[in-house]
Order: sequence, then structure tokens, then C-alpha cells
Amino acid sequence: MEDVRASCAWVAANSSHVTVDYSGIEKVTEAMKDSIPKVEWDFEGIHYFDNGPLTVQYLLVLDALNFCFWPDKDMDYDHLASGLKAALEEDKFAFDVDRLQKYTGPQLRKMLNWPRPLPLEDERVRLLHELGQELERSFEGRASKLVESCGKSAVKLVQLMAQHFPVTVMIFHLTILYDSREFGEGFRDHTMYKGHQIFLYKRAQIFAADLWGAFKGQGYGEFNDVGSITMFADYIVPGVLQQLGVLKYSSSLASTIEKQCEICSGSEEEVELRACSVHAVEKMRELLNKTYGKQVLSLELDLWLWSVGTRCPTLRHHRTLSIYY
Ligand SMILES: Nc1nc2c(c(CN[C@H]3C=C[C@H](O)[C@@H]3O)cn2[C@@H]2O[C@H](COP(=O)(O)O)[C@@H](O)[C@H]2O)c(=O)[nH]1
Repeated sequence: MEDVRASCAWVAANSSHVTVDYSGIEKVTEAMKDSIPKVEWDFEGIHYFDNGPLTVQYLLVLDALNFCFWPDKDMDYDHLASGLKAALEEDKFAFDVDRLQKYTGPQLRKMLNWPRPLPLEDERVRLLHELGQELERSFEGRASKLVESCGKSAVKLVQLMAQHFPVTVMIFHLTILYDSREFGEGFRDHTMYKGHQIFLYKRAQIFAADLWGAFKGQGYGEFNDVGSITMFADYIVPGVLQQLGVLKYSSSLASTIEKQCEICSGSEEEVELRACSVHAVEKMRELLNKTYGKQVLSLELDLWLWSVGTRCPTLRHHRTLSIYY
């Protein structure tokens, strides 16, 4: 995740539309110094948990689909988490890899008990198929095997996920030996910005954090380097950071968000919103540690900020059609 930290710091230093306001960070951390808000993982009580490998399978399916809810004003993350939980409680084979590879849009809708097409439904279906295919090919069909092969390192887990999803398929021809083809981008959440490659890895990192939270840092959730995980660059936390005065937007960006106009995936504005959020949370964490001697993880700050955002009905967030968040 050093690539995430370094590339997001580069964006913050070269940004045109979003500024990280260090005096805002000082104010927020000063207010937090005596008691850093702790938010329990699953504070909503919506996730499946049985303390075993099926929970790992559930979390991986969840995070494969954990993006872009806003196009349907009635849908949010809770529907996905609780819908998948209900599906698994009804049928414990629902996330077996052969099933994952066959789901259709209408079946996924039915599983989530959603009356109309899901936002980016085709992408969700494609990513589920990809997940099933690669789990079958490389991990004996089990997400727990993927986690076991990371040797208690969250960094390694994120690397493995970026390496394996999307699937690289070797296509054999009679005339040439083989041709290697990749489909989609899966968990490879990175982009180009002003000629630099920027890494964010939101869904892969959130999977590691979900394991850590669900298993309380034990068993499948034990990572020796959990502090390497950065915040998860989504569309809620940037809005919260802006409300707190930690991020400042240019007037044109502020008005685009206020008017709820869409922002293109990969545009300077979009990359800056995400990368400056990562950088700002890193600075908050550093300041809490250096100035006030408080040890806190970026993922803990993230969960607090995210829970604030989801409880704020007036929060205006940026709107980007994206499979990454
Ligand atoms: N930064 C950050 N972003 C997060 C989460 C989570 C859920 N984490 C769970 C893990 C344990 C907890 O108990 C949480 O339940 C979802 N998201 C993102 O939010 C957006 C959806 O928002 P809305 O449309 O309002 O539901 C979408 O981009 C989604 O990917 C998080 O923790 N941090």
C-alpha cells in the first residue's frame, strides 16, 4: 500500500480542484485528541458471520459488488450486505464458485430482493463470474484459501487480489502457441493522473479490513501489517472530509457536486477527490500520533468518517459511474 500512499500524496501536491487543508486537519485532530471515536465493525448489524470460511466467502462476494449504489436513490450498501446475508442463510451453497459463475442479472436482483435492475447490473454480474472463475482456477474455489495464502499480510492479500482478479486467460490456437487475454479490471483500482499512475485499491483493501473487523484481528482476520491499509476512497468519505473543512473544493467542482452532476471516471476531479481523501486521512493519523501520542489506524478513522457520512442525509457526494467504489 506504499504505492497508494505515495501516489495519492503526489496527487495532493499537484492537484488543481481539491486541496487538503492542513489547518482543517489540525482543527479536527485537536477536537479528537481526548477521545478518538471508535466505531464497531458491523455497527449496523447487517453482515453474515459464522466465524468460519463461509464468512470469508461472503465478504469477498460482498466486496466484489461493493460499488456505485447511488444511481438508485433507494439503494445503499446496507441492502447489498443484508441481501447477501439473507441469501446465504437461506442457501449455504449460494456462493459456491459454480453458482457464482452462472448468476444472471435477474437472479442477482432476486437474491437481493430488489424489484428493478441494480445500478451497473451487467458489471456486477460480470465481476461475480470473474470471481467464481478465478477462485475455482487458483484457490480451490475458496476465498479462505486466498486469505490463507497471504501469510497474515494485508499488503500481500491486496497484491494477490490485484494479480488474480481479473482473470488472465490463456487462449490456445493451432497457429500460435497462446494468446493471453484479460477481461475487465476487477480489483485493479488504479488510474492515470497528469502522466502518473495512481493506486487506490479501494475494494481490495476494504476486503482486508472487513476480515480484520469481522474476525476481530484473529484467524482469517489476523494481519501483521494492518496499519498499512489506507482509507477506502469511496464517494461518502470525501464529502465528510469536505464538511469537516479538511478538503476544499474549487468553486466549479463544488457547484458540480452541489448540482448532482456526474463526474467522469478517471477525470482529474474524480482522481483528486479520491486521492486527496487518502492523503488527508494519512495526515490526520500522523498528526494524532506525533502531536498527541494517539495510535489509530487509517481504517479506524475511515470507518468513523464513513459512519458519520451515512448518518447525514444532507451529505452531497460526488457522482461517478465506477466499478471501483
Ligand atoms: N470509505 C468507506 N466506504 C465504504 C465503507 C462501506 C461499508 N463498510 C462496512 C464494513 C464494516 C462496517 O460496519 C461497514 O458496514 C461501504 N463503503 C462505500 O460507501 C459507498 C456506499 O454508500 P451508501 O450509498 O451511503 O450506502 C460505496 O462507495 C461503498 O463502497 C466503509 O467502511 N468505508
